[in-house]
Amino acid sequence: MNSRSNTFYQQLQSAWASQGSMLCVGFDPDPKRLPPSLQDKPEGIFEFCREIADASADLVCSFKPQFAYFASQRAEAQLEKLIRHLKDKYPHIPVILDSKRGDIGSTADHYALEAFERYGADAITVNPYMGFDTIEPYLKHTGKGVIVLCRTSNPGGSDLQFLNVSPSGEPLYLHVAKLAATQWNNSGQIGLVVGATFPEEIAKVRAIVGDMPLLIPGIGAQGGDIEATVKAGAVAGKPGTGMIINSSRAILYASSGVDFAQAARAVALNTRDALRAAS
Ligand SMILES: O=c1ccn([C@@H]2O[C@H](COP(=O)(O)O)[C@@H](O)[C@H]2O)c(=O)[nH]1
Repeated sequence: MNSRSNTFYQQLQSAWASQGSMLCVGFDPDPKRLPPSLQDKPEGIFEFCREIADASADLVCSFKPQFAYFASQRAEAQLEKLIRHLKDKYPHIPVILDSKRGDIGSTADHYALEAFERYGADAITVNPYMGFDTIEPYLKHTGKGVIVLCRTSNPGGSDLQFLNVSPSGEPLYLHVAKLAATQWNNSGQIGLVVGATFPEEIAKVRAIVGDMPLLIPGIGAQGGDIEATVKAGAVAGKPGTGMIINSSRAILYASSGVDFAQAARAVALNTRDALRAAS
């Protein structure tokens, strides 16, 4: 049975409808690119992200902190504080922790606890390379979203994801999409990552997975085409849903001056409107 009530999936449905947006603002706080006034502050990373979140919260369906940017700076406490701030102030906006975990089940149990209990995220990104038993531990956290890498936005993604894995010549990424749709999603918790840099592949994945949520990075700094992305990922008969379209650096670093949050808002607003116009 596919039970999706009061879940990440349902939070997303509400956010798509109430916010009228498929934009996800990603938090990739690079210390070298923070405004000078925040670079040496003890909680500069938190303050930078919080100000941009507060300036853009009415424009998004989701927020996506990228774990590595916090961990590399020994800023896990600031990540915890940021997610707590987001959940307290914007409980209607789901938070996706982008950490692309993937390990044997006993270790995955702990990655799941870290994401959902320590950080309080609503969803996590995971790597399917080690198979379903490494994804299952996250699914035990009822209602949490588990977003599986399928067709990533980077050029090297083709090295493995385009390999033919069946006599009919099916590439690996479509095999992952089929497994996700037919075997892994009994609880309605699964979503897929598909890059905006490859709209043709987004359309092929959408044809397999129905209305499954797609997390789509690659617009903005990576140059993905917004209109082609939105057309390719559309869910039949449901415009404005089905996609969580992420932009990080183009929004975060719109200005390095004191106006950084307002400049981030301006780019987020343009991006939200471009996504709407393409729907
Ligand atoms: O295929 C993927 C999967 C994840 N990402 C992540 O999304 C953001 C993209 O940042 P931009 O600055 O908007 O390019 C980043 O956190 C990546 O780790 C991805 O780009 N591609």
